[in-house]
Amino acid sequence: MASVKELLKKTLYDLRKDDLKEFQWHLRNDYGFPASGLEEADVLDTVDKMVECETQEEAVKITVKILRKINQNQLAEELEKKHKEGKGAVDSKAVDVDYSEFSNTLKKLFKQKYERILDGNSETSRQRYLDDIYTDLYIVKNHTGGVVNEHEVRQIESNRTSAEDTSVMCNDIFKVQRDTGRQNRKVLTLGIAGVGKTVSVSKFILDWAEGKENQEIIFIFPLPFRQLNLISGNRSLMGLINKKFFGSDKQLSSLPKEEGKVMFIFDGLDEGRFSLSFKNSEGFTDVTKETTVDVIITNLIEKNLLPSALIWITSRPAAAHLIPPDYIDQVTEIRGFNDEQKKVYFTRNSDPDMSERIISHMKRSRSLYILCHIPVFCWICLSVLQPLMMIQENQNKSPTTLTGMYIYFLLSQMKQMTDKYSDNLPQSFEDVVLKLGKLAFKQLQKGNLIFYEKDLKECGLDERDGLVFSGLCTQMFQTEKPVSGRKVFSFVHLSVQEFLAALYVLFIYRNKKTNPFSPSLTLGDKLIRKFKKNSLVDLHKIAVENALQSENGHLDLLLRFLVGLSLESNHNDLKDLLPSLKITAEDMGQTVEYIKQTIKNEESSEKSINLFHCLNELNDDSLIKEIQKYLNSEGLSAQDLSSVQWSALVFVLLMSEETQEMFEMQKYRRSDEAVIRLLPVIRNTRRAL
Ligand SMILES: Nc1ncnc2c1ncn2[C@@H]1O[C@H](COP(=O)(O)OP(=O)(O)OP(=O)(O)O)[C@@H](O)[C@H]1O
Repeated sequence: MASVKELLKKTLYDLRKDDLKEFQWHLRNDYGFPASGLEEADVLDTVDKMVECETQEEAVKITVKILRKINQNQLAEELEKKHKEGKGAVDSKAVDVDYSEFSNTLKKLFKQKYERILDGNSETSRQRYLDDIYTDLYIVKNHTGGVVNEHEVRQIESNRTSAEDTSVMCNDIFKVQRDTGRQNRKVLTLGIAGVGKTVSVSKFILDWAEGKENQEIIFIFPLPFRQLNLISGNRSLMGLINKKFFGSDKQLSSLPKEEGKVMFIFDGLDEGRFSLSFKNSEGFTDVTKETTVDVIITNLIEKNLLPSALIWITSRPAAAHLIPPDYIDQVTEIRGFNDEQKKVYFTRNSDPDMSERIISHMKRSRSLYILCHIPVFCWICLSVLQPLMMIQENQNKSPTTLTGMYIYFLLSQMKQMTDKYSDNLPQSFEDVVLKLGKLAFKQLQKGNLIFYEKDLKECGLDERDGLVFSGLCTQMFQTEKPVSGRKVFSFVHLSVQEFLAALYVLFIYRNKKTNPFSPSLTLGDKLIRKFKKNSLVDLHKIAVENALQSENGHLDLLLRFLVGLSLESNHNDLKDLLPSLKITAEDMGQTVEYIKQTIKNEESSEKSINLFHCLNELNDDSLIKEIQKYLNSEGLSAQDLSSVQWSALVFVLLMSEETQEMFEMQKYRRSDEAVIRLLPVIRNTRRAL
């Protein structure tokens, strides 16, 4: 049970500086506390003073009253509730339970479990010591929360350090915060796919289990959504914990009620396949009573169940809205690696010379270098570039576009598979890749990132194929070990799903000359198609239209890969997968023209930026050159820029190194339009002049 002093301290830490001042003012004026002891008093001094002057019971009552007076009703209620609970425990003569044996058992279990991780995320990829590969990530405190209506990769490309970010170390998230003096109890950590959420959680747990950090916590219970999905039927919280973490011979019978002693970590909210209903929550408080998993989770988050627990939820940004912001004390965001951390990552995972060569290669293509913010992308680059660069004559073959990088990644997987299994293959690599491509495309259209066996079956992959494939082509596909018989599948990274989906679209086009984007054609459409086969440029047009129509940009990267794959130099590398795919220079010329024209007509610079990336994949920089020339001309700030020029300006600036340091806003235009248009740039500039 928390002491009264402890309770008061925790409560007052939740007050802002001004509120604390007002609180002290009421102590002096309404309750006659001596002014001398409260001048310049911080939270600890204030609590000491109160308990010195009043009985503990009275100190709580006074605090509750003043909190109500200054409109801190929720804090007042929480304090009252916790104080009552504490008293209840004493009244019922509850003896202090010694949890050390269970805590040590858990630490021992986690030391083994989290000491090594699957580097690169797949079931059969290499197990590495977490401490050997772990590189610090750039994590910031971020209050914005909410839904992010932008494609994840595009987001990282425009999501660089800004002057207002306050960074935080992963192990410090639940400690008293230096800037606010508050302690977070419920934290939501956001981050795009592959940015290191699960690795951060693992590192937090390992450091705790090894006795290095956060030792005031007695129990940490990691309950990833991916595993919670698989639990059917009713469970009690205690039942769930005992089943998952302790053997049947010795069961934990209660949990510590003291503030901050138990922590639940819910990793991967975006993967949750059940709905969390906060509005209709029933106020479920009994840790031994059985109910459904979603009720347990919502009531833990709402603080009905075990209100003293610390809660850490991680999620990709698109699912953040599933938890109402009122229930979260602090949102943090993992931004991935900053430039220094990228360097550390490559050096730790190769040698200094190789790391230098890889980084200088990546820097030649700004887009790729920026994407190295994402650790899993660093890992993909490393697995592609390291073997290539070891051989002198391959140096110039190293890919410089996103599509090129993923093609090499796919080819490296194929080589690994054939080397390993040679004649023992149940079906060809090409067959499996195309079936997976179908799965990737169908699920991407529905916005699904994890799949079950029935989803595999629909695409002609039976469960065995999936597992065999995950065993063969390890880094592409991962399976979660079954907890209750059901298996879950996902691609190692969302971008891999998007790449395979693009490959499938091109495959369907080559075989059937149809466009897989529009499943329900009208009769008229069908008749037209019968007499006129789609050309490649038609396919590209439809893909562009679909991507532009998407509100959250979920088809942007697919489009980028699709046009990239259509380039002759790229599809030549995939002859086995796409034989007799004939694409002429004329076809590609038409596509380039179409994209340029669309950029010219597109009002939104955010949307146009992806189209500029498409031109980049096609090695066409004519539009950019034209606009750069224009921007370099004198007297620019006096002239009106057209829509396309604004978009190009934003693209060029986003892609330029200097922009990160300083963006000379006045050089372009001092007008409202300029501010709106250049917002993505300004947002990412450390100093907007
Ligand atoms: N801090 C890190 N140091 C070194 N490698 C890392 C780090 N974080 C992530 N990685 C690499 O990236 C891979 C993916 O990371 P992780 O599984 O944590 O991503 P995630 O954010 O949980 O993604 P998702 O949303 O897809 O679950 C890891 O398997 C590892 O190879």
